[in-house]
Amino acid sequence: MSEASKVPVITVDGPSGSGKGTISQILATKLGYHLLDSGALYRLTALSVIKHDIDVSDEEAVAKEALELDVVFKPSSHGEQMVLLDGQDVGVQLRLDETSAMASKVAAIPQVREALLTRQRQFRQLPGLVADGRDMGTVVFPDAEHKVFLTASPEIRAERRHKQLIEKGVNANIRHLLKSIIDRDERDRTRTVAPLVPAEGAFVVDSSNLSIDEVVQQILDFIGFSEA
Ligand SMILES: Nc1ncnc2c1ncn2[C@@H]1O[C@H](COP(=O)(O)OP(=O)(O)OP(=O)(O)O)[C@@H](O)[C@H]1O
Ligand SMILES: Nc1ccn([C@H]2C[C@H](O)[C@@H](COP(=O)(O)O)O2)c(=O)n1
Repeated sequence: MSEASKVPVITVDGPSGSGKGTISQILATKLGYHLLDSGALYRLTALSVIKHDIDVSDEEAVAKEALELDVVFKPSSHGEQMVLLDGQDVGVQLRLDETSAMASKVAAIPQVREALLTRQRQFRQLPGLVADGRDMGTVVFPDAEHKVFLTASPEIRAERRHKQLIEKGVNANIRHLLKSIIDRDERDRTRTVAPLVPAEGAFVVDSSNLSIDEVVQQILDFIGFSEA
């Protein structure tokens, strides 16, 4: 057994807006584990491609951007995670619809997924890791101790995303968001490399009618964690 494989990992996969990021953050805090937001790495690659005006059909050039990402994750003075790309805070840009659409395209390129693999596995450090994404349980950490697949209806996810963007002061149209969620789901599910599917044995949670606390509790029960 390698040193890395002794580090416990909980994978949380699922479609966009199902609550993976929110739930993973709470789980990581409760368990005292590290957190990997793998979607951020695809979004950062997308931003880098847009920023450097790279043609997304040039797969080698896109993979090079992924490999050479100059990124720093650090806590802000408000306790939230700040993301710096080439030294610039890109927290708001990361969530723009243009970035989401490009992220879905770059994520379908096999060389990009390969380029981000090592970077993702480097997050596996003691005392443990909560890894959030699409292929955490199937490809990146297939030996994870516990695997969760979180989902919710596209309509509920569009509503949640709309609320989230409005709260951040970003103008958003709910019908456009719903269409882009449906399109992205289709691309993520049907791509040939690492498609979005529940890992074998994953605990599937549909959060459409569950509060954040209820989802967290279901997962804590599944992994057998009880708060003192
Ligand atoms: N069970 C829930 N009930 C109500 N709102 C929720 C629930 N889960 C998440 N949310 C809200 O939905 C929004 C989207 O959640 P979040 O960003 O965690 O999703 P995600 O799956 O990580 O999305 P993405 O894959 O695009 O990063 C957030 O505003 C979050 O607070
Ligand atoms: N492990 C991952 C993580 C993300 N993606 C894709 C899916 C989305 O199209 C895009 C952005 O992800 P999000 O921030 O919305 O979770 O990246 C992936 O293919 N694999």
